[in-house]
Amino acid sequence: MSDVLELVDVSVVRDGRPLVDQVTWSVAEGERWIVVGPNGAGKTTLLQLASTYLFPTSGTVAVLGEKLGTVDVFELRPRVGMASAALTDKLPRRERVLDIVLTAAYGMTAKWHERYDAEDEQRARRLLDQLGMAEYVDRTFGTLSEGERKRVQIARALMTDPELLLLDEPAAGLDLGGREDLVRRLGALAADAYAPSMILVSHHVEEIPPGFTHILMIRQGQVLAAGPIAETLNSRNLSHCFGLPLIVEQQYGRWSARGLPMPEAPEAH
Ligand SMILES: Nc1ncnc2c1ncn2[C@@H]1O[C@H](COP(=O)(O)OP(=O)(O)OP(=O)(O)O)[C@@H](O)[C@H]1O
Repeated sequence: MSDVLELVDVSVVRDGRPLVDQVTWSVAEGERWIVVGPNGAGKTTLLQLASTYLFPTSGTVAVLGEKLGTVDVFELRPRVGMASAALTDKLPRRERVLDIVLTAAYGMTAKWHERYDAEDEQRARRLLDQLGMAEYVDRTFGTLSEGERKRVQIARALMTDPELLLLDEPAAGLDLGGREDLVRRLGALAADAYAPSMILVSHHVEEIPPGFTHILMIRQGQVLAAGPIAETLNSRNLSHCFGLPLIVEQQYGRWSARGLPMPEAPEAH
């Protein structure tokens, strides 16, 4: 299996401070990674490197076998799908849902626009259907709920048939039902052998979709642990990552974590 992402000794330094600190990390084709860590740990910075929108201060980053700095990123970018709150905010509220997804393809195939029109539309409709949004194709993006918008953005990210899919906190801001619905759909995507390699950033182990294979834990820009979820995600590592005692459990293919109860205060006499 070839690597879709390879970071070797990568640091990103701003104002003399490392946001990502000597990170070495490989994602092989077909793997589904979750990246967890507390606020400000450097998760989004890692995704920015993987999406070619950020270059490292030192070390090397190779995306889909191409080393950043030696390749035209505009050729590489359509091969990487990305969904994040920042990107969702940039999508026009008045645009039809179907067009929000379709326009992702036009960026790539504008030259063949007429020839691919019908095929593109079919693909956009199929992806929206896969994300449970078939009935919303004619709605305007601005009228959708937060959860519906996230699902449309994932369909849009898949439109270019990327080899690597990056999801930055896709469940943030969703209620319990919305989160569970999204986790189920991402689980179905993870199980699809034709789906791209994936990296999903989250703060919560509850958001790990079934079928995800690997986890990277990051704290203060440094990797604390990385590897297959079953071997790497445990109370010890997660407590270290978030800086407080946590108990991690797995049930029905899903993960959960909770803090240890506070020690009882001694009774007053
Ligand atoms: N351009 C910048 N200049 C200086 N500091 C930055 C810059 N961009 C990000 N940071 C800082 O880098 C650190 C890592 O940020 P990053 O967004 O990667 O963390 P994160 O793990 O995604 O956090 P969160 O979970 O809160 O989204 C943070 O402390 C942030 O304030």
